[in-house]
Amino acid sequence: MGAPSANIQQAHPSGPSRHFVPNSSGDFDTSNTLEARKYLRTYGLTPPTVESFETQAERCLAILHSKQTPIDKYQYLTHLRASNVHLFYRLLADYVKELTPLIYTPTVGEACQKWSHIYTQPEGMYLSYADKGHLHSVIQNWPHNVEITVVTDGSRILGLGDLGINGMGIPVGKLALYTACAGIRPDCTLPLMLDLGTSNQALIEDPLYMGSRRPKVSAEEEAEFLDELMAALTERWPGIVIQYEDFKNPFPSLQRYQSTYTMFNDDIQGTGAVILAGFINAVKQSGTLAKDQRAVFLGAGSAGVGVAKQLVEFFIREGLTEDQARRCFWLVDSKGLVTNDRGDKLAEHKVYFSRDDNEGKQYESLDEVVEYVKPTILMGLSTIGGAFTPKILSRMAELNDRPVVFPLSNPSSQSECTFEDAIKYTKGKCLFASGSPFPKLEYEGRTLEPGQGNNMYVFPGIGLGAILSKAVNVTQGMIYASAEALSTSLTKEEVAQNWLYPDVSRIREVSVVVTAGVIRQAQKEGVDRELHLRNLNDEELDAYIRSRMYDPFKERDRVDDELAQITGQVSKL
Ligand SMILES: NC(=O)C1=CN([C@@H]2O[C@H](COP(=O)(O)OP(=O)(O)OC[C@H]3O[C@@H](n4cnc5c(N)ncnc54)[C@H](OP(=O)(O)O)[C@@H]3O)[C@@H](O)[C@H]2O)C=CC1
Ligand SMILES: CC(=O)C(=O)O
Ligand SMILES: [Mg+2]
Repeated sequence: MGAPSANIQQAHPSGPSRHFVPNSSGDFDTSNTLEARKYLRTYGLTPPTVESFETQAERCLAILHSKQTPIDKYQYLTHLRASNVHLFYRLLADYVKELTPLIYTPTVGEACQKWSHIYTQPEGMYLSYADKGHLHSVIQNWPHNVEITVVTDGSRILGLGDLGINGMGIPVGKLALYTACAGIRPDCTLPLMLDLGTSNQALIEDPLYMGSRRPKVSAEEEAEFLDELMAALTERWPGIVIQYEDFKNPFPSLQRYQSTYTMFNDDIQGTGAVILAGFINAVKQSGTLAKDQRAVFLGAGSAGVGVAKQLVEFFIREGLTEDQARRCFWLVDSKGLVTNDRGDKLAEHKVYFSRDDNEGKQYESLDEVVEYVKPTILMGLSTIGGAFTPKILSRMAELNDRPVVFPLSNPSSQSECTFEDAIKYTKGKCLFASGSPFPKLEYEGRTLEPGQGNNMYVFPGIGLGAILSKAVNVTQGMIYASAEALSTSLTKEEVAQNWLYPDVSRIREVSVVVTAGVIRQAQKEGVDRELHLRNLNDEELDAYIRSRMYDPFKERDRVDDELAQITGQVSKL
């Protein structure tokens, strides 16, 4: 089947109605004044009362709380975003800690598993392998200017495997966080799903599956498709920032595009940065030195290797040679400890960390590796829920005063251990962060708050920093700068409570700090094109970033302002 996109454009020259386009409209916001409604020609189309934000929030929360399951809540929030985008983001701003688990991990995982069964409305763009050769014209169908896109082929959605086009929930969720956390206008974001087939036979056989029922294209075919895609995206929207997400093997495209386009891979680089930030704070608290660390990683995929490489860079900055730094890591994959003489051909991304000092002995289970290495740090990026058993956690506490235990796999069902187990079996000693949120815990008269080591702390700031500085590339230096900025963003109170990450409720503030760090590094490396930002001192840069952030609470004023300009009144903005 060929791609008929060019013909579609000709058949419908006016494009879709603006009210039915994703992310487009706050026109039916019940907080709009009567004058604004008349101006927007929506007068009479909503109930007559002009509502305060508080009243709107009260109703939304009542509806939300009446929903029984997380997926019902997810669907309600999806509907809210589609019908009143600014209200959705106002609610998210005020209740970020409560709502993030519903629009992001863990609930988004279940939403992706059920996507083709619960689908109700368009929320992004789908590009199929059959569209190859026509991507440029299909992309013209997107009705808005785009500053940032999150793109996936659905082949490794969280720790849930290949979900094909059902993975669309991930770009949608990540971009909602771009707007909520970094204030990128919702209509400037593009969730992008590549429909390149799937290796998931159950999906192919599911009558409701909405993607192509074909096996996954080959790596070479995917690379050609991506070449065309990258050119088409940047031709339509020069300066667009492109975030790669949840690809099964993302290393080749990162290598191929990182110095030619403004792009980064969130699973390799974003995760590396966020864990580095938490790790910097964990090392401070444990009172140990970089040279004394022995890190066991369960999982040697994109996230595992991305995090380990980022920590190597930190260890080098702390005074180790590269070889000394590399040797602080023992990576474990589905076959056991990654070694040179294991007898299988190692994937290219594992070679850097492959051990040559195992004296011919192989270690298959995590228990064996822990006994062999006696680690100070245990990281989980394996997708294997419960892999950090009570025995392993207890052993970590025997070996260390303050063991670092980070079960980072998502969603919660795949987490290598719960916060409760980590605290219980290390007797409250561990420094903990998980990929998905866990509830706080009462332990021996103290309230313990788990850290959330999730790339959501950095990708919004990396993206906004790249957009505002008009960076030609997202450099490794900019990624490192995002980690350093995040590690310094904790308040005195958060530091005093031994937190590794700032409170999620402050994430918009934190994103300003991360954005500033990213922009300054872009300037240092000369990859920025918005040169006037170089003349701003730190305070001015901070104010500039804030002034460029979408604020859903000011959207009503925007309409009033447009109206005021027309009627010659004084601007409210
Ligand atoms: N907290 C956060 O911010 C982030 C969390 N993640 C999470 O990390 C997890 C991994 O993601 P990613 O690295 O991209 O996925 P990959 O598929 O690239 O890597 C998974 C790794 O886990 C290994 N693995 C699988 N089964 C086992 C097993 N039984 N024992 C030991 N190792 C095993 C795989 O081994 P093999 O190589 O042999 O197949 C592979 O090395 C996901 O759950 C994801 O949600 C990812 C990004 C960010
Ligand atoms: C958080 C994230 O990016 C992941 O789990 O893949
Ligand atoms: Mg991801």
